[in-house]
Amino acid sequence: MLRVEGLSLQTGGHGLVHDVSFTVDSGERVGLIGESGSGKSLTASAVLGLLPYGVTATGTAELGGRDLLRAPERELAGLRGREMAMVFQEPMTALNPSMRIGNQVAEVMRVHRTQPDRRSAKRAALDLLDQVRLPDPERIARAYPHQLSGGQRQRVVLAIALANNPSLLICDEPTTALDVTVQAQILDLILAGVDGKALLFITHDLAVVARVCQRVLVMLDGRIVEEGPVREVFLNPRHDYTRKLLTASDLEARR
Ligand SMILES: Nc1ncnc2c1ncn2[C@@H]1O[C@H](COP(=O)(O)OP(=O)(O)OP(=O)(O)O)[C@@H](O)[C@H]1O
Repeated sequence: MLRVEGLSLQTGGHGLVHDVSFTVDSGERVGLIGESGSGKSLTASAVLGLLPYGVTATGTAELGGRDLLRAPERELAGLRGREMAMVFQEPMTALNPSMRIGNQVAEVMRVHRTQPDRRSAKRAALDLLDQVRLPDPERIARAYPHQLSGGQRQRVVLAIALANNPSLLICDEPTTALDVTVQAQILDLILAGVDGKALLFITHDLAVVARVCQRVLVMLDGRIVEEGPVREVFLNPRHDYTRKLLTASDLEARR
């Protein structure tokens, strides 16, 4: 379980995120919404131990009881890719441009020693590429990232994220750069892949939250201003800002 309590982030005496608390249980899918600059990505970075230089954290962030804010980088690096994995908006930044896809998927299992040897890691990589519905996994495994479409690259990133069966998956706008039909396919794959794990899903798209998440957190100016079950919050928003977000989205029209 992910537990964040009283998390504040600051840079140069200036507060960016203020006293944020939430939990994501195993098997729970939680959305984090709010306008650009409200602190969503920084909150996720704090959890992953990937805060930008100069940004410091106070409070608590724990995964399965392990302290994520004070752990040494060596320990965090061991957790990232194994216990917690992430999918960001732009798959190209997550992939190594000069390494074949199959080797990249196999490497994440070899680094964390979740496969006994090179050959079984290679076989597991092909299975994963198949699981994220990439056609002809053997051909894809031999390809380099630039030889794939954006949607295919994001499938590869998802395969890498799921490779070590992490207990927490963090997605930050994972489908924003993709066209609508591909978006729907990737969301279905995330839903299938995250079964039983904790999911923190950052997006500005309320329709995506309605489709993917059970619970939603609404962030404004570095604070969580509203939270609850998606249906409750979307049908009966209590905070003005949530109401505004709902009016600005076309979700109303789809209800
Ligand atoms: N490296 C940094 N140094 C200083 N301030 C930063 C840094 N990164 C982000 N910020 C500031 O922190 C605030 C929150 O940024 P964050 O990226 O978390 O927003 P966000 O809600 O994820 O926005 P978006 O939806 O556009 O990704 C913003 O005001 C941003 O300018």
